[in-house]
Amino acid sequence: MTAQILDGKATASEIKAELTLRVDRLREHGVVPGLGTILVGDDPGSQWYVAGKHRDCAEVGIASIRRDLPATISQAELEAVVEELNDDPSCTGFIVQLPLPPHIDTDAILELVDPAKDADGLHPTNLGRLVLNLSRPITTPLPCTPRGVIELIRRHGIDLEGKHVVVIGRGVTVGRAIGSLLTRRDVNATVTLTHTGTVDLDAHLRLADVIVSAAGVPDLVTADNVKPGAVVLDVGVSRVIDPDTGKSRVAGDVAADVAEVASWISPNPGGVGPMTRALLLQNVVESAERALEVAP
Ligand SMILES: Nc1nc(=O)c2c([nH]1)NC[C@@H]1CN(c3ccc(C(=O)N[C@@H](CCC(=O)O)C(=O)O)cc3)C=[N+]21
Repeated sequence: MTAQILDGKATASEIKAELTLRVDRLREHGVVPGLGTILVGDDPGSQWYVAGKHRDCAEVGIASIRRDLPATISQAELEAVVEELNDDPSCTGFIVQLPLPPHIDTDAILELVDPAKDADGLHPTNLGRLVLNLSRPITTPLPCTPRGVIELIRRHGIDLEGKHVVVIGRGVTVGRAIGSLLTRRDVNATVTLTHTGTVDLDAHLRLADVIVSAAGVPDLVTADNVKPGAVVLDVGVSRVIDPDTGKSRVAGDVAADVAEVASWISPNPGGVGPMTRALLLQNVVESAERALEVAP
């Protein structure tokens, strides 16, 4: 068996084409969605990610509001910039690019973001509402990577109903949030959340119909610990220096030999990453649509 590919690039393009039409409709109502980004310092990786998000915005017609700030900015000055975007009507969603410098209280900054403008979908209020919302329609921003994982699976015609999903990694952006989405009544999957404290990880993985690996450990998932026919998603964001090119590249959690036993596999890069970026745009568009619904 050679696994079929969960093509994140093509699926993200589909989503961006849909969003372009939704942005056009918003513009017809005089509303231009705007993504704000707050970038502190000059880390090249963060600059690259933020530039990519603004390229994505231009592709679908979302306006860009950039706040590139010095690494020496004080807590109070940064809080003032967050409040400025909270109050800026041209900004319908924004992110504070992580990580922030060590002298900044990150939690305090993230909690200051208006939950209605939380384009990451990771604000405590929005995560709390997600935990409490088992089956009602969702009216709050959703965490981009967990939603991207589910959209990628669904748009390839795979049904998650009753499937056993084993998640590796308990980080906020994926592991701690994805179970709340997968166990909603309209998804109805069963979830096991594994992590560095899990005893005999392989025994859990071998039971999985679907594996979502967000551990950041290169080649953690191999053909030996995957049930034949499983669906495997690689969300690992580790990077290594490629010995041949000397350049930094993604080193995914999933080893190449898994393609021989899995039924579907998401490549990395080219799988969940582009989906994360597309769902960020979707949060911005949905926030603008919700604001319009309540607008007089
Ligand atoms: N407030 C905040 N929100 C974020 O969403 C956020 C953040 N801070 N800080 C940094 C991480 C990183 N992140 C990625 C998104 C897409 C790709 C992505 O599209 N990667 C490409 C590969 C890119 C490459 O080749 O290096 C892919 O997977 O195909 C990667 C990483 C979002 N982040």
